[in-house]
Amino acid sequence: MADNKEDQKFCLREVLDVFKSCLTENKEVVIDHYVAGWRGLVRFMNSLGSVFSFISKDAVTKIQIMVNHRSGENAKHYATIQSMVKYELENGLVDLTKQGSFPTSGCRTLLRLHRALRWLELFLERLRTSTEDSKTCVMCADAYNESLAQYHPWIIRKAAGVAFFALPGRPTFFEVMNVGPPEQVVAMLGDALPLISEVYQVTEELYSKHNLLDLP
Ligand SMILES: CCCCCCCC/C=C\CCCCCCCC(=O)N[C@@H](COP(=O)(O)O)[C@H](O)/C=C/CCCCCCCCCCCCC
Repeated sequence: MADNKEDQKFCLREVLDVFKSCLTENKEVVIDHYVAGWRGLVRFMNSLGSVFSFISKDAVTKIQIMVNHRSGENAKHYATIQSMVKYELENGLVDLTKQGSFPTSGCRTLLRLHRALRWLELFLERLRTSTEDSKTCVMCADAYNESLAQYHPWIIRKAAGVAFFALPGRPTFFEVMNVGPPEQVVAMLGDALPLISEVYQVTEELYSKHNLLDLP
């Protein structure tokens, strides 16, 4: 039988493990793994219902842009975030101050996913420390307001807020993660979070060093 990823049962541990494998020994971030991590998360989000499809569409578009870079004629320059930044900056392939010739630059596209990774980190930390009666929609909204929201216009913030209300409660959410009983979910999040944070920090420092944190 064909190996169809869409038919496989989602397991959050496997997805977070992909993020854990993003960093090389030299602390470079491997784009293939980074993108694979996002793909897994989008699959999880899709399983939560069609109210999230406007979010997953945008994430898929950005994932696809990175996949295209990785399969184009300059693929080797897109092996890690570090090599991508060097290549695009040295060759003037990034719109630095206003949108123009390079709407699909790797630097710009990855920055959007990078900001979303901060949301993920904050959300997972809230889930990890939550109690049985904590509300996923509140945790998600708080994490969003502390991170991604500042980059989104009013209309997107409103739509995101509506979508968060459709999140299932904590018990169902933990079930869909398919990791095991709540104690195991908490332990797994405790293992995964420091590595996700490290990927975020390494990227943040790299973008900051090159003044890329506000790319239009
Ligand atoms: C147990 C925890 C598992 C959590 C699983 C979460 C799964 C999340 C999967 C994907 C997250 C979405 C990533 C969204 C990337 C957004 C990038 C972005 O900011 N795009 C905007 C700017 O792009 P440009 O216009 O500059 O090209 C774009 O305008 C955004 C449009 C869509 C709305 C984005 C709302 C983001 C909300 C993030 C929370 C997701 C909640 C999912 C809940 C499970």
